[in-house]
Amino acid sequence: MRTRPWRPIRSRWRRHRECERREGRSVTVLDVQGLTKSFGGLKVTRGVDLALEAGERHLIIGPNGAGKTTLFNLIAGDLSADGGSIRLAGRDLTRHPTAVRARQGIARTFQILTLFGRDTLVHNVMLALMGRAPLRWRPWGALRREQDLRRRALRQLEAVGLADKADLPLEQTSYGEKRRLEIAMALAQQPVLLLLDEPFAGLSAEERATVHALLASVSREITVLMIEHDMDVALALADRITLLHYGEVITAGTRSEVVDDPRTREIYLGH
Ligand SMILES: Nc1ncnc2c1ncn2[C@@H]1O[C@H](COP(=O)(O)OP(=O)(O)OP(=O)(O)O)[C@@H](O)[C@H]1O
Repeated sequence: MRTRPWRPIRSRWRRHRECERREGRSVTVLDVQGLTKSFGGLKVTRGVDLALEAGERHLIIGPNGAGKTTLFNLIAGDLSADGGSIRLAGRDLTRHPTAVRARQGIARTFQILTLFGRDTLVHNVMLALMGRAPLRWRPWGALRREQDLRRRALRQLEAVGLADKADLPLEQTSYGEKRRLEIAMALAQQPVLLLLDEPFAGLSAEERATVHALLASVSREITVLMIEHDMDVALALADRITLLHYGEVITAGTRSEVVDDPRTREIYLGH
């Protein structure tokens, strides 16, 4: 397996997408086909197909244990698939590790917060930026490079309404602020595809509204795949929805197609 494949997708991808758009064609960003995964004898992902078009907001729903997080782990590369394929902007990433997929444009936030508690907000974002373009030891350029990183990190914090807290240690911020920071860190990587795992979990009504506004403002340059149980907030963001149950896609389509499907009511909405 090649561990350092190709140049990142982003620039080539953006040019290609512009071309297709001009010609009125839709462009598939994420193309998952026949994906399978088992843990021992338990089949958790059973031949999942999923296609996301450029700029789409796609919501994954399903009861507990349906295989939603496993599907995210397979797409991000935290788990390797037993079968099937995962293509990002036409490029096959199925057998590549997480770091390569991240370089190619897949960013994710986690259900459990994954930040550095003693560090400041701005440093956390700088680390995310460095993950994209590691700092090399060049004494003459290091300071300028650090200042540039800080400037870019501050811009990200401003975009999520946290600029005034930039130099506070993370442990002095609220849960909702940490969630916004996590989103800022994922956005700092300028992803092609952003995976959001339950971005509203554990938030108060007020924090939910803030995160909702933030996600609604994410550029359509970025395609978003989201797992969320809170249907009130998630439905307002989603263009299309996929319902998973026991690792299988039960139905997929536009918001109304899936919500009105009797199987969704029976399996998920419970009425
Ligand atoms: N590493 C693992 N080893 C064994 N079984 C696992 C592993 N990860 C997940 N599972 C099992 O796979 C099934 C699907 O889990 P998954 O977390 O993907 O579901 P989910 O739809 O995200 O659920 P929830 O909504 O509760 O987060 C569950 O039965 C879970 O116990």
